[in-house]
Amino acid sequence: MAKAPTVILSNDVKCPQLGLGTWLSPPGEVQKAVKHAIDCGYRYFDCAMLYGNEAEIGQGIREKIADGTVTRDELFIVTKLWNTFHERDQVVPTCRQSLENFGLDYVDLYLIHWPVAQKLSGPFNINLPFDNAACYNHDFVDTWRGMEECVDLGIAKSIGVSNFTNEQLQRVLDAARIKPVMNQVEVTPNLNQKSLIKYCKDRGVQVTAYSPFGSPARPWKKPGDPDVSLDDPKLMSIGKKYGKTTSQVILRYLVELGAIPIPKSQNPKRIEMNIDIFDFTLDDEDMKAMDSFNCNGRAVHAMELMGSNEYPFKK
Ligand SMILES: NC(=O)C1=CN([C@@H]2O[C@H](COP(=O)(O)OP(=O)(O)OC[C@H]3O[C@@H](n4cnc5c(N)ncnc54)[C@H](OP(=O)(O)O)[C@@H]3O)[C@@H](O)[C@H]2O)C=CC1
Ligand SMILES: O=C1CO[C@H](CO)[C@@H](O)[C@@H]1O
Repeated sequence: MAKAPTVILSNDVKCPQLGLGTWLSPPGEVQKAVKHAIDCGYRYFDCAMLYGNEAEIGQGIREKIADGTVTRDELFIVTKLWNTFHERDQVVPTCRQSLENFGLDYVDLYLIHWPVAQKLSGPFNINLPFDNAACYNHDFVDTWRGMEECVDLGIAKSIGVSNFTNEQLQRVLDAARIKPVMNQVEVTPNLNQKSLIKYCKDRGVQVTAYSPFGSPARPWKKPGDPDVSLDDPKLMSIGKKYGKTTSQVILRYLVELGAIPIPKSQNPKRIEMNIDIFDFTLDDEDMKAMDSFNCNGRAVHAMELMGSNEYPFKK
């Protein structure tokens, strides 16, 4: 299977146009998923300290480097700084901890996971990350100084943000010595983020589209949520026209919007299917049909962060 094409980020670094998500990819499965994905042409891996699986992902990556399938410089490994490590002097040690988990010397991109800082009031529980943690006021520009130190030290090739509004991103851009190259946000047909993508693009910031299928396995899913439906008749008829599945149509739509989708899968067939989207384009009529799904239907709310002044999804 062919590799995803690349885009050039504002710091001249090449970034693949599709990656593998790894949240909820469990121990015992994620290593196989990563290795299979590398065999299928994936080069971008989206990770986070929060997901609790960096060690196993790193093992899969190192095995594929050792067997000669890929070299380290062909890969684009992304991980994220969790909310409880926003103090400037915590950033470099936390990045180093992720590297130790992976067994790697550097990450290609290090992201501030949320614009909200939290303080632990008890032990950190990776499975219930918002437990024992309270939001507090902390300027993420201070956190950004620590992110810049990661680049200075060569432990992160590029730095960026996740779940930042345009205004929050602008505050970082205005203060930055080293500019953010990425904002990772939810982008789906139900939440197509056209204005955020344009705002970022105009400022040289690439958008990564998380939860491209609306995160169907999210633990907080409730009946009545505005879910993305892979069985939607409109989607199915577009898929039929191109000989593609509805999931492939969605991923292609996100690429056409200018975003980099990072679908999570631990299923070999779906891992293969999700990267097989670079041999077709959606015409104007189908792009319009895809646009018609947009309904501000967000899947990831992080309600636990609502009390913060920096909560990004205020109405
Ligand atoms: N920065 C942030 O705050 C966030 C980042 N993320 C990142 O984005 C990634 C993707 O988002 P995520 O929330 O996991 O959800 P996705 O929208 O990627 O959906 C993943 C789910 O869809 C299933 N699936 C995958 N491919 C297909 C397919 N072709 N057809 C049908 N079902 C499919 C998967 O099951 P199966 O594995 O069985 O195939 C899994 O249950 C995360 O894994 C994480 O890396 C996500 C949320 C927040
Ligand atoms: O990446 C993510 C996955 O899930 C978390 C919740 O447990 C989110 O907060 C986070 O943004």
